[in-house]
Amino acid sequence: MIEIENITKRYGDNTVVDTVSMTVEPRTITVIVGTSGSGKTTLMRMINRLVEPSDGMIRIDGADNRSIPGYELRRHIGYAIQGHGLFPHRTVAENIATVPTLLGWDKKRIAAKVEELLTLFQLDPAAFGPRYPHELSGGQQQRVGVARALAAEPNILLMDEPFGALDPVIRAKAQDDLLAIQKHFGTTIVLVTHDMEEAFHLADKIAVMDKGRIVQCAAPEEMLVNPATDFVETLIGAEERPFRLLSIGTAADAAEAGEAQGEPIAASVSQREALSSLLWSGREALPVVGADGASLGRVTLAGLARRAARPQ
Ligand SMILES: Nc1ncnc2c1ncn2[C@@H]1O[C@H](COP(=O)(O)OP(=O)(O)OP(=O)(O)O)[C@@H](O)[C@H]1O
Repeated sequence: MIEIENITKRYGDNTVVDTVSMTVEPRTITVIVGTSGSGKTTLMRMINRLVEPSDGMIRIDGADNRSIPGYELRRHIGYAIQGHGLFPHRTVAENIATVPTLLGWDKKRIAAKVEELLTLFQLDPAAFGPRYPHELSGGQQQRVGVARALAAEPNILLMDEPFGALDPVIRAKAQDDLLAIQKHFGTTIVLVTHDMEEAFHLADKIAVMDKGRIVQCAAPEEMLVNPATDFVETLIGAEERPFRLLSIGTAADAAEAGEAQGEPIAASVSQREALSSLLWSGREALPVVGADGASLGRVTLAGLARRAARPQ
């Protein structure tokens, strides 16, 4: 758990993070959004003390983060940034092994971890482990960057625009990989993004920052229904609200009993994607199938329309 209490950062007369308080529950994803320069990165970097606060306190699993040496903190908190920050003269395997090596893990354990992570990120360890970063595509480098951040099995992972440089298709894949990995390891994630669609797709909670302050921190549904300020309403895009509601839930959640004809929809896709398939197929209903191909019923236009409507 991360408890942020009245944290403030000033540069001279400029207060860039202003008495922010927020709790990040274990095993959840909190996404920080807001205008450029609102203090998102500064707030996040105070968690692992890459930036020292001017005031306030941050507790990590109950311990004041100032009681832990900075280098120690950064070894135990994963950190992934846009452009991934890989070491160019180290192989992929050596990059991923960076923190475990610093922590003195034995060679066998490190090799097993590198192999596990590369496999998890769908990069063949034999083919990719010995390569150098410049021999990888941007999307592959980005996956290695996240793998490196996860190598020492951190409870906490901080991510600053990790998918910012990726094209939309690879980006969607990277987001789904992250959700799967977060479930697998139970990691607590704080992620900064400019992309509201990404925020709604990933977040258990969204924190909206404006001029150094958190103006609302809430579950995505709650924020859609009750935006705290006009700024929050503008940021989430009022005209997108029904679609954002649908992008939070999966087709499996919206499945109803009954049969339907047509190309089946995968249970794991968002209801927004299910709606798109329904509209494009021109049908009132389509079958839903699980990963094993078993039928889970059907999704209907009428059912999705009810889900997209303002909750009562
Ligand atoms: N080392 C520094 N010295 C002085 N001012 C700084 C420093 N680092 C950040 N700032 C200022 O603090 C403010 C907040 O910066 P920060 O990077 O946290 O914003 P952000 O919300 O992450 O922005 P963006 O979305 O553009 O990345 C900005 O006005 C920035 O210029």
